[in-house]
Amino acid sequence: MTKKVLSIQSHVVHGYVGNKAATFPLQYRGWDVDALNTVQYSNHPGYGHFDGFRSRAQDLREIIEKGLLEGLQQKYDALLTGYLPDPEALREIGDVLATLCESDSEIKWILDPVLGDNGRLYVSPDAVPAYKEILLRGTVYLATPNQFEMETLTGVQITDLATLKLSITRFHELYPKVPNVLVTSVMSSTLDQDTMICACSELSKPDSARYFSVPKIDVHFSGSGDLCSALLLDIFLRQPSEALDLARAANEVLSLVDNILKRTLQLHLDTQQKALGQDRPRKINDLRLIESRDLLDGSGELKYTPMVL
Ligand SMILES: Nc1ncnc2c1ncn2[C@@H]1O[C@H](COP(=O)(O)OP(=O)(O)O)[C@@H](O)[C@H]1O
Ligand SMILES: Cc1ncc(COP(=O)(O)O)c(C=O)c1O
Repeated sequence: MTKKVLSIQSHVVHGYVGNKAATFPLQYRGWDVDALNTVQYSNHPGYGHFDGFRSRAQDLREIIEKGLLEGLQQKYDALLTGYLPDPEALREIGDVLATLCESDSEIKWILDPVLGDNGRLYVSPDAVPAYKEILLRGTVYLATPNQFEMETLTGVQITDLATLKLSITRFHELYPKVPNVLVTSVMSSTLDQDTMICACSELSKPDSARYFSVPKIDVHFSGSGDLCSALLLDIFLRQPSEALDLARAANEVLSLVDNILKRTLQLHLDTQQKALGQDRPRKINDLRLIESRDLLDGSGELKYTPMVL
């Protein structure tokens, strides 16, 4: 049976963030994806200019409740939520999805609590309590905060491996109904400047936290977080329920993302830079997902050695 996911994220007409970063990889790997768009922008804001609009909370709610659930009687194996900039929409959608998960415990909700990055919020501060309430309700299966989001949700400033470990302990204490967490792209002046740390932990297995040191590519990519959560959904939920291993899934995802980022950089250098004689880029606006499709076949490669602290 083809598995079905409802993915609620941003849509960009041009480029690959949000649902545009998640849908193709999930479809390519065999998922039937229903994509609901929280915004529709020409491109992501990292370009410096964009046009478009946010979806209204009421419309999003009606599409899910009346259209998909009541009207079409859709059944989902998984839910994936990302950028939801309107706190009212976040609360409304949070409530609808939590109620859905409460009515069917088989549904796995993967939540990326998109709040900000690099020490600053890029959504309304009201989104913070809204995410905390969602995490407390007990319907999220896996959360994928980045460093700033983990700090915001736990109140622990992450400056080194010890405080990263503390933030994971605090996360499990504060949100004891969230079984799994993956923290992405931790960086600090006290850590090795050439790597990003990612960490994962399963609540039910004390001491299951594993830390991965991912070599940093000296370029900023947009959409890598969205790609990461989509691939984790596929790879983690594919594991047999009696042998779940989040660390293995995280390792496979980070390895695959690394391959795609490297392909993206290479293609960028081959085309833009050589043709235009530009310097090495500081940022690459769009992942080359289509040109990376062969990588998405997925060999189960595990590049990183998990660390235990
Ligand atoms: N410049 C980079 N170099 C190497 N890996 C990267 C880079 N940017 C992102 N990644 C990989 O993608 C993952 C998700 O990235 P990130 O964009 O930081 O997440 P988020 O969007 O949630 O902030 C990181 O944990 C890392 O594995
Ligand atoms: C509207 C929107 N959605 C999603 C993303 C992707 O975020 P990330 O690069 O953290 O994966 C961005 C990033 O620019 C964005 O502007």
